[in-house]
Formats: sequence, structure tokens, C-alpha cells
Amino acid sequence: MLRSKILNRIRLLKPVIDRRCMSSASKTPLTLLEVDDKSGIATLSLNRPPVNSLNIDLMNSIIESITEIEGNKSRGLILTSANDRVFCAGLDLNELHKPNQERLKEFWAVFQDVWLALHLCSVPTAAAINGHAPAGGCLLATACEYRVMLPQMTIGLNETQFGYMAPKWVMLSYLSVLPRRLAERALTQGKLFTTAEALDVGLVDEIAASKEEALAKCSTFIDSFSKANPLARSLTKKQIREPDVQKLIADRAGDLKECLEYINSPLLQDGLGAYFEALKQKSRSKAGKS
Ligand SMILES: CCCCC/C=C\C/C=C\C=C\CC(=O)SCCNC(=O)CCNC(=O)[C@H](O)C(C)(C)COP(=O)(O)OP(=O)(O)OC[C@H]1O[C@@H](n2cnc3c(N)ncnc32)[C@H](O)[C@@H]1OP(=O)(O)O
Repeated sequence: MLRSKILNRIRLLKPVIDRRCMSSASKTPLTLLEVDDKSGIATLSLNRPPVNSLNIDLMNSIIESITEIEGNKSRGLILTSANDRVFCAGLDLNELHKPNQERLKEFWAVFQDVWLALHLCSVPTAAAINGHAPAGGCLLATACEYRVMLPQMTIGLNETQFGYMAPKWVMLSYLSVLPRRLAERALTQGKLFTTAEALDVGLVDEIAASKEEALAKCSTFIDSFSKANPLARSLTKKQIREPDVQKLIADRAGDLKECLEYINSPLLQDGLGAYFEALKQKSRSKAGKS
């Protein structure tokens, strides 16, 4: 009974995700998908310069790639970045700052979809975190089952640093990896963990000296399921993740409404504007343009 319920729910989910995927074709490859013909493991690289910030097109491209990977019977999915400094800079602040309301609704719905697609992905998933992973970038990493990170990077849900509060389902993704008291402290502080700190608290599982080593460690994790029946493994993962997922699926409209109110509030728009300007200023001074 529960198995068919879960499968039906996944089928219900899929049409929403598939329909979204068809709606936007990006001109440049925002994601690069390679399947190793020996191991059968798919590597999905985020490829949206300069920092893989998540806009509608990139998130749709990620969803499309996950749907393809699940359909082509890949043995596993490794999520990484084509950029050697940044894994993913989180949501594209251009989508949140002074947003077009219709676009913001679509943006938020796709943000919900990309988390659901990755969090419920039927094949084993691992993140080779070869760059900084703040906010939404951290969410993509925690949606995966295993995380390997390179040194001297940062990862964390830093929303409170720019006046936002992470949505409930984003917090749940953190709580699925960190003990509650630590997650609460890190969320309220908007803490960005260094690689060493992230390993220490269990936010990441291993450290690798290079992207190649990180990919190899992720492949070893995926190989650890070689003796498990793929369907039984997938259903077990989905059953364990079901309660968190249900909290979003049961009230996607409510989450969207709350987010729109929150993002559009003057206080938050001012905070975000100042934060974004500081980022741009930092970038200009780095490039000697100030
Ligand atoms: C009850 C309430 C429930 C509802 C909740 C409502 C709302 C929740 C809202 C939000 C949830 C948010 C999640 C997010 O993901 S918001 C995004 C948060 N991201 C960050 O804070 C990261 C910011 N970026 C950085 O820290 C650095 O850029 C980074 C470490 C990633 C890389 O540093 P580096 O030095 O390599 O590069 P920079 O020079 O800083 O940047 C280069 C270039 O890229 C631009 N940029 C950086 N990050 C973003 C971004 N997230 N979006 C858009 N653009 C970004 C930066 O401005 C530079 O551009 P330019 O000036 O060169 O044009």
C-alpha cells in the first residue's frame, strides 16, 4: 500500500517537474552531463558562470538532467561544478531583488522542484563540492546522500546574514544532516562552515585534495550500493525522506505565499539590496574597478 502510494506520489511529482523542464531551453549548456561508460555513474556539472547562481534556467536544466539520469539507468549521480572556485553561489540574487512577481512565483516553484528532484532522486547521489557552497548551494549538497569537499572552501545556510530566513523545508534538509542544536545555532548565526569545520560537524563526509579525488570518493560511495537491489534501495531512501518531503508537498502553495510575502517585504528588500551591492563592490574592487 505504502509502496504504491509513494510511487503514485512520485508519478504525481514527475509531471510537474517534466512539464517545467520542457518550458525553457537555455542557449548555453548550463549543466554538463557525462555518464562514465565503465562505471555507469553520471557526473552532473553546474556550468553557469561566474558562480553557478541558481536562476530558473539553471534549475530547470538540473531537473531535466536528473530526469534523464533516472531514465537512462545510470548507477548514480555525482553533482559538481565546472567552476573551480564556486560549487554554487545559491539562488541568483537578481531573481530575489526587486523581482517581477510572476517570474518570482515561477522561480520559487522551480526552486521547490529542484530540491524535490534531487532529494528524491532514485539513484544514489553524491556531491563533489569543489568550491564555495553558501545557501542554495548548501541545499543542493545536503539534498545529496554523501558529500566530499575540497579544502579552503565554505558551506552553510547563511540566509540570516542578509536578512532572510530559510524556508522550513530548507531547514529540514539541514536537520537531516546535522544534530538539531547545532543546526539551530548554525541557521540562526547564518554560519558558513570551513571545510574542516564542516567535516568536524558531519556536514560533509570526507575531504579531498583535488576535484579528481573528490569524484573518486563519490564514486566509491555510489559503489557501496552495488549489492543492493536498486528499486528496494530507492524505495527505502524515499520512505525515509518522505516525512520531510511531505511537509513541502502538502503545502507548496502556502510555502510560496509565505515566501512571496517575505521576499517582497521592504525590510528584506533593503537588506538584500545592501548585501547584493556589497558583493558587487567587492567584485569591482577585486577587479580594480572601484
Ligand atoms: C517565513 C519565510 C519563509 C520564506 C523564506 C523566504 C525567502 C528565503 C529566501 C532566500 C533563500 C535564499 C537562499 C539563497 O541561496 S540566496 C543567495 C545567497 N548566496 C550568497 O550569499 C552567496 C553570495 N556570493 C558569495 O559569497 C561569493 O560570490 C562567492 C563566495 C560565492 C564567490 O566569491 P568570488 O570572490 O569567487 O566571486 P564574487 O566576486 O563574490 O562574485 C562574482 C560575481 O558573481 C556575483 N554573485 C555572487 N553571488 C551571487 C548570487 N548568489 N546571485 C547573483 N550574483 C552573484 C557577484 O555579484 C559578482 O558579480 P559582478 O559584480 O562581477 O557582476
